[in-house]
Amino acid sequence: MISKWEDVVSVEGSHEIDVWPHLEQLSCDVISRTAFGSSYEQGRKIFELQKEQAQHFLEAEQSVYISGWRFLPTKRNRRMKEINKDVRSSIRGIIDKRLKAMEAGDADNEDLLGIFLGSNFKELEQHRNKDFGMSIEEVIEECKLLYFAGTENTSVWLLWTMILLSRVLNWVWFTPKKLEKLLREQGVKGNSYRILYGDTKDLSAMIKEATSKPLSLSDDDVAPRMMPFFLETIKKYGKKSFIWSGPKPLVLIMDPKLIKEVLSKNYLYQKPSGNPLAALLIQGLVSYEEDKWAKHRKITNSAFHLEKLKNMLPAFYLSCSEMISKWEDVVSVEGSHEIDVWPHLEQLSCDVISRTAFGSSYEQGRKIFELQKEQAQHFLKVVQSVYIPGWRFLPTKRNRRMKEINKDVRSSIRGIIDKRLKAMEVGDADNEDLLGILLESNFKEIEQHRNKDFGMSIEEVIEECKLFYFAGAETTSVLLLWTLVLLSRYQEWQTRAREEVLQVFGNQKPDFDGLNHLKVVTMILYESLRLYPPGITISRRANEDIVLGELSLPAGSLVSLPIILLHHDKEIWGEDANKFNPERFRDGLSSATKGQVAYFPFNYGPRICIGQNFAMLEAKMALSMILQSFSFELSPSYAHAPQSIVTLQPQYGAPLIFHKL
Ligand code: HEM
Repeated sequence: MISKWEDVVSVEGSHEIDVWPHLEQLSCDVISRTAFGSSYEQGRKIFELQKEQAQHFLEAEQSVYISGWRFLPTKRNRRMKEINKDVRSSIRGIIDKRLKAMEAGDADNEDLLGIFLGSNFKELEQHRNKDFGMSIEEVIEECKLLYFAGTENTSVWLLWTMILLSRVLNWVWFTPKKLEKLLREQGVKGNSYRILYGDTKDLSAMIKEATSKPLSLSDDDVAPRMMPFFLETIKKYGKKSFIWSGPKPLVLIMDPKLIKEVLSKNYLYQKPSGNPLAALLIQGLVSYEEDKWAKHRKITNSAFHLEKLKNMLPAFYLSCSEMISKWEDVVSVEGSHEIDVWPHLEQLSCDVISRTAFGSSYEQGRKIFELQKEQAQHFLKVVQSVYIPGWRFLPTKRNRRMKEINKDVRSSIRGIIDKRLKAMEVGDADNEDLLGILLESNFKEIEQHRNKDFGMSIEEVIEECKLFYFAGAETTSVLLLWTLVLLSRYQEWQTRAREEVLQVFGNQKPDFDGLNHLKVVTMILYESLRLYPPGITISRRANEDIVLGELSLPAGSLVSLPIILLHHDKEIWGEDANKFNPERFRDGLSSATKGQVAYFPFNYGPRICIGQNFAMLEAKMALSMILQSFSFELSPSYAHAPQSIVTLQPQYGAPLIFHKL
């Protein structure tokens, strides 16, 4: 077979071959040779006949079964019987020849038929009884079976093995090399491809090294700690570069114009498909594309309108009060006290989501959050290990726990929803929370179009509720965390912020209008999000062949928009890019960025964070209430060590010293 292939391939160095007939021929030849030794030419003919027989059989199977039909002298029935006769007589011919040769001691019995007959004779001899051996008829049937089971199965198996192998080879070698060539031809530079792992080993080693010790306290140049490999790549190859995320090149996009283009065309640049286990952690709006995304975005949008957020303010206030009163308890004893604010802020934003999402059921909501947090930890362990397709179906301890958590979270949310739906039916529901608004706006969509397809199923509502926890809790807690750390270091800004808060609210409860008019606090939050964006990067996958600036990329190409690198880029922000200077936002966002998409902590374009106003309002409320009650500074035990675990978290917590005002 291979010499035939060599003949055609060697002419031009490569050649297309439909391997299927060759593989069929190969396994037929192998069976003919190994079964019938020197009679293999005759064996081949048997194979041809058996193949035809299989086709007739298949056709007969596909038609309606009528009992007794096989006895009718139809064309097919006659041909099948004829083939059966021919095959049997051919095999019988081979066997007779072999038996004669055996009698004359002239047989080479190394083939299957010889071994078969030999062992049959032994059985008969040993038991001196014909019943212990096979009749010649039975030997013939076994030989027929060898063809049927041995040829077709082997060639199918070989074919799939070849297809699988070529897919694996394409995935780990040919496609990456093709893409590498394409990128280099367009002047995009990067390391040479290393099989399967690409740059991933270097990338994780560099992050490990960078996060092995804390930064100096005054260092806000955190990008080299978070994305050392990306920076190294840019240093080595310039901004027009790529890195290997395993066998896939990730093209860096650092030009604000191109970032704008990628983020504006959300049907063209979609989310890269990740580990399927991620679906246990997050689905909902953030993971959908195209029509499904548009439908969910429309329904969910209504829950985040400013006037709806206004109604959520009491929930924000209640959660902040609970946290602050705990702090007051410990601080008031001696007038000052060290508190690691990280767990408190995590609890705060979880409470806020529980209250605003589920209203009176917020205690139940809290339990959901605990489970979601555990789920996120399992998920992180999964993504840190090499991805093996199908692994998620194995009943490993972690897989079982992840499925169990998913079941528990879903059934808890379903319980809350069922209760709410019943209350809505009897007109007894307070629908000011996210769940209520979501359900109402869902019903409206369905009613308006008189079609269920325009709304969401209960399963989908459950996914959106799960997503609120994931997208809304940790992100807002890290925003507050880095803001408190920065204000501890930059006391003059803490004083300015407090002055503003006291001027607007005095010691009263912060209200909606007042929060929306806080200028210094907003500038501080923007600057904190610039230096410490909760999500450090966004990546997208081209849904079709694309032209992006000077680049032409095939469908499936990955682009990386490294938020944190753009937020610290001196070409955009000037020489003080790595310094905390909220003043740069004095005249608003577009003035600070000169209208460029170089600042996008909440993303940009149609898929901009749906909860950004929610998060900013919560952060302003919490910050105002903290500033009204305390002054704070870094504890001597504070170590400045941001690390990216989905969000930009403090590696060693954030112990601050609080003084009662
Ligand atoms: C400081 C706080 C927050 C930050 C920095 C933040 C950041 C982001 C970013 C960068 C994205 C885009 C992700 C991507 O497309 O790859 C996003 C999307 C999203 N965020 Fe936020 N987020 C925050 C708070 C919240 C809150 C409080 C909620 C809800 C309660 C929320 C809900 C969502 C949802 C549902 C999406 C998906 C939107 C879509 O795909 O259409 N986020 N967020």
